[in-house]
Amino acid sequence: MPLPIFDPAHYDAQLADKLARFKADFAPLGLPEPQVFSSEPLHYRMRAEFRLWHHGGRVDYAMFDADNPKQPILLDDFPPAAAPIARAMPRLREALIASEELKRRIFQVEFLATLSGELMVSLVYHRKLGPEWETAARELAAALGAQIIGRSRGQKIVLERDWLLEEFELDGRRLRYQQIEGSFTQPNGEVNRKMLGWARAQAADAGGDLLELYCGNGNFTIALAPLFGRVLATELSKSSVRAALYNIEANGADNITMVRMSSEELSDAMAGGREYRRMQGVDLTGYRFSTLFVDPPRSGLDPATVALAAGFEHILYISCNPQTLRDNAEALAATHRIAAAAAFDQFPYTHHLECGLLLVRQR
Ligand SMILES: C[S@@+](CC[C@H](N)C(=O)[O-])C[C@H]1O[C@@H](n2cnc3c(N)ncnc32)[C@H](O)[C@@H]1O
Repeated sequence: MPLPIFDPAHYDAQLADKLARFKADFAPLGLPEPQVFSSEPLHYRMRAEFRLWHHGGRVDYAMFDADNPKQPILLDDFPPAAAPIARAMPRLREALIASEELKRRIFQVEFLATLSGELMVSLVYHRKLGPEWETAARELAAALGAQIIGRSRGQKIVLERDWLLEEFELDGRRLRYQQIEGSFTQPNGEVNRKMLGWARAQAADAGGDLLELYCGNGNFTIALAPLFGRVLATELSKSSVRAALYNIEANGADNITMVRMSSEELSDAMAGGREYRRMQGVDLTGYRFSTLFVDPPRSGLDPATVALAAGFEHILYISCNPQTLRDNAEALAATHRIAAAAAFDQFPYTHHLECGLLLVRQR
């Protein structure tokens, strides 16, 4: 697939096309008119990853077109990058060119930024990193005002911390989120806030308790928790669970129980399957679940999780893949109707669209 062209002049038309496709694909399922949440046309991406291309004594940021994978496309800048990344990119390139220690055998850089203005830069090498690298990296960290991580095979050097603190306002609350290097975080910060706001609006009158699968670092969990009596949140990745526990504490959320479990295991436990040691102390029968919240990977929900979902009054489903969302909504059509829909443009200038559905059990 060729690299996208980031031209704000085409933004509205491209979003309209994606929306038309979404509506057409879901029309047979009785899709209500979706609420549409657009992105900033530039500087919307909180994560960016580039190869570094060495030539003639300098290094440049490079991307590759899958149709011509041997030919690097050198980048002066990257218009989608969030402001902290966009500001750091030219300064990092100059610092790499000026320092043999930082430049030698580096092949990749990964940026992570927050709406709160923090920045993390992971430098990835084809060589072992020693104390000289660390000294040079400390100077770089001070110059960029960033957290710097050095990586090579079997090695990870963290100068200060390997996480950022995201902070923003949502519906009158100030929310705080630890985001750990290498763990999942939503790529488009402002659109993520809009997703959280939409999810809260859909859940406002649900009452009862919430079961959440695929909760990541607690992005939705923390935002939704005050609307429910109790919340049981589950996630597979160890580092995301660590961040979620931090975030529960940092936000003073006292009604959330967090368990590291795959959706398949949780569905099995809920269906009365085998006993899980990680569920010790969690009395599943004590919950009064009104709502299931899911935000799965692109593959969507597995059959056991679809079967679990069918027993819920409300299913709030955020998806980065309309195809698997459609398959899952179709599988639930016998028990649930689509009561509300939303389109979130997390990925401008690509054909990808993030979608939200509220499914409500048919009477
Ligand atoms: C699209 S992300 C959403 C994370 C979170 N809701 C957020 O907004 O940041 C999907 C999450 O599902 C987790 N995951 C992937 N496969 C899983 C599985 N089989 N069971 C449970 N969690 C899984 C990933 O680690 C990731 O955190």
